Amino acid sequence: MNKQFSNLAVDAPRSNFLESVDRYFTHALTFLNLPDGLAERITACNSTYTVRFGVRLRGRMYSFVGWRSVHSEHREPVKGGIRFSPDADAEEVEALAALMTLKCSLTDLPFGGSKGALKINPSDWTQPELERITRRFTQELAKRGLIGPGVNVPAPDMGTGEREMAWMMDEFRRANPADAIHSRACVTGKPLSKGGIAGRTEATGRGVQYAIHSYLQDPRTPGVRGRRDLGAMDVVVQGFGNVGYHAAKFLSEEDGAKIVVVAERDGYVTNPDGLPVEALKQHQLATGSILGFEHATSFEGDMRGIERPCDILIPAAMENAIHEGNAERIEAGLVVEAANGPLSFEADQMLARRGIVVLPDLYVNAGGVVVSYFEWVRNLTHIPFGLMERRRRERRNHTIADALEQMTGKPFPEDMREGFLEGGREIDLVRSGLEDVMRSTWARIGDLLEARPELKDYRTAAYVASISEIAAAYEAIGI
Ligand SMILES: NC(=O)c1ccc[n+]([C@@H]2O[C@H](COP(=O)([O-])OP(=O)(O)OC[C@H]3O[C@@H](n4cnc5c(N)ncnc54)[C@H](O)[C@@H]3O)[C@@H](O)[C@H]2O)c1
Repeated sequence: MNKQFSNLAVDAPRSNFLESVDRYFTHALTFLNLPDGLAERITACNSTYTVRFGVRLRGRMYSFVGWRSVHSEHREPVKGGIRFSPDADAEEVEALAALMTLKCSLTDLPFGGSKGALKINPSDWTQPELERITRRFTQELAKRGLIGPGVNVPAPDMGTGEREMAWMMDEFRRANPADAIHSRACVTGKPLSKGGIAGRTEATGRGVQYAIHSYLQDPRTPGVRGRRDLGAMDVVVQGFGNVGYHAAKFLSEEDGAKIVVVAERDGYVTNPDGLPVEALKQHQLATGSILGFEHATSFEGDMRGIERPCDILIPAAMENAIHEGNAERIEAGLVVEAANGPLSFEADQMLARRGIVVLPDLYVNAGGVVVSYFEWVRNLTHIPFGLMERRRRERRNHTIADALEQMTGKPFPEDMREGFLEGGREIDLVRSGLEDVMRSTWARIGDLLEARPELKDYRTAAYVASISEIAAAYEAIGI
């Protein structure tokens, strides 16, 4: 059995994550003039289910506990990831579900918010064992109507990925043979061969990159200590899993940013000239840790990697990474919340007092749910996204080829015409769709802050924009 690791930073107080989200909510509500009772209706979590089940493994019965919380059903289905973590609890799941409601509303996706967790350390179990546990968990969720294409649609989160989503989808399908045509839409983040969509795995990291681009390219923002050239910036990343790895990869390989520190739960690695991100990932996959990487200095057991001076700090691991105990020691110009809830309410205020700009989680990490939405739509419509775009490009490119023929008076070579027709692949559409949502959502936050400077920061502006939409939806249906 593998060594047991907790997700919590060593010196972090035990999560006051739900309290922080409540306080952000309450703060934002002071800028909104909502009718009596509506604010409480929006803030409160609608329901949280605890599921307990046993699975016979290794010759004995093991008991597991998990949660699925539904924060708001003002739009259905509700949507949100499922995490596998030894530190999970009901409060954490409720806070994450509330953030999902806000995130979907902010990005104008037709979903309410939900979230789930199973209290488990995945590395304690073999793959076949994990599969049995995940399938049993899915049965428990299905029995209570907590999974289904039109009611509640999970996705990957910390400790889960496309493998777990494939198991969940398969289990749901078996239980619902009469609705097999729609059942692939019961979860998103599936492998491509099981109805997944190209670009979902890296979507959240890609969204983090687009969020940073949107911020730096907006002349209304202060940039990072007045600078806007990502190619000249030092970046520190905490958490080298799905989100942290992809964000680091795109920022370094495509934008030329230097990833100077990567921090993990067993310590951190640093290289002032920039870490080769892909090589570091291969090292982590091969050895189970980022430590000991040959192109870096390793600091084993040291959780202060995020305190190293940098231009941009990207916490991409877990909630409460920056708290009252370490906020004064953060030396970044911009903090980009790739994880959910990485700053406690107090830490957020402490950074604001020191002039450190924060891009909030409900905007920064929305890329995952945006691309999940594309996947869900495609599973329900059964139309491959590339198809129509390919037809459009074919028509356009035939027209260009015909025009060239006319201009030159020579036939356009058939093999070149074929090459010309390549493209329109799903990944291009997913990426441009995601970029469009991230940019338009940024414009929405920036416009609101410009119109209402009393909101002061991007988080409050994002909360106010989001809550206004939810309030309008509740008022339309009557609470
Ligand atoms: N996966 C998604 O699509 C998605 C979407 C939106 C938000 N998020 C959020 O992003 C965060 C990371 O999710 P993920 O999917 O990348 O998870 P993951 O499990 O793939 O990676 C998390 C990484 O963080 C590391 N970690 C855990 N505790 C740590 C600690 N105390 N210090 C440093 N590193 C630590 C883990 O070892 C792991 O490598 C979570 O807050 C999650 O809710 C994920």
